[in-house]
Amino acid sequence: MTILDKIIAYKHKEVKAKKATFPISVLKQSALFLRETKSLAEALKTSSSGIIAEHKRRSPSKSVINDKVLITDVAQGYQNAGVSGMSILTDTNFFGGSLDDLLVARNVVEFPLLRKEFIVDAYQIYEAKAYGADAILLIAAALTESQLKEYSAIAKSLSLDVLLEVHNEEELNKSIIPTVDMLGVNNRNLKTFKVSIDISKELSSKIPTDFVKVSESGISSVDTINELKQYGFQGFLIGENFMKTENPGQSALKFIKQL
Ligand SMILES: O=P(O)(O)OC[C@@H](O)[C@@H](O)c1c[nH]c2ccccc12
Repeated sequence: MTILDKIIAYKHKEVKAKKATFPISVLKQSALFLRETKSLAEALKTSSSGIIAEHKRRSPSKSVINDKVLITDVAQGYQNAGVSGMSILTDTNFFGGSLDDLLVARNVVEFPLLRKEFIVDAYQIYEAKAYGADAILLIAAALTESQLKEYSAIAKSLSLDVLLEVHNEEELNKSIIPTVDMLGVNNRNLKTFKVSIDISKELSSKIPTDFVKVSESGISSVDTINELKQYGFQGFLIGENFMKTENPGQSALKFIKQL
């Protein structure tokens, strides 16, 4: 069993329990459910930095990254740094995050927030909206083509943008879906944790131009970003490089100043 299989199996259980306590009808009563969202895809197309900075306390590949910083400080720091959007890990069991992190960040910043989660059920998309997200992540390795179509359509019906993550050509082929806004190439193999920016370069020419291209994971230098821009990437998802420092916002600011 790969770590991805383990996470997915756990998520099914988690969602089942949550559905019993907070059905979708309850989620829809959240004031945030009516909130007008901000498009992450538009922000990437128009803003200069293109950086989607992530809040990630720990991960299965690195264990603890940072368990000292406060989500409010990180979110405000990223805002001050001029990021285009922020990704917030809401998984607790494997990444040490929570939906509360999303909610708290929503209260302090205005820019687009991506709910970073292993979505295995439409329920989690309603949850994303109820907790203040502007965009959701779908992972091609974890879902069938029909699920990708169904979930991205639900997200669009709730005015949430969709970032669909792929890691190889086979996954990309089932991901060319009109209700998807951004195609993300994960440079990290979720099964082996191996990271290589070459995956982004290889897949870039195969991504149709109507999608915003995002390169995810393992990015730690401005040179890499400049290189990826030549391959048509407009979004760059960076977690660890900022989160492993004492002051992620300050680190993002320094980084973005060099772009
Ligand atoms: O910390 P990094 O190497 O900069 O990576 C950030 C982000 O891309 C990574 O956390 C990520 C990409 N896809 C995911 C799917 C689930 C959980 C996490 C991820």
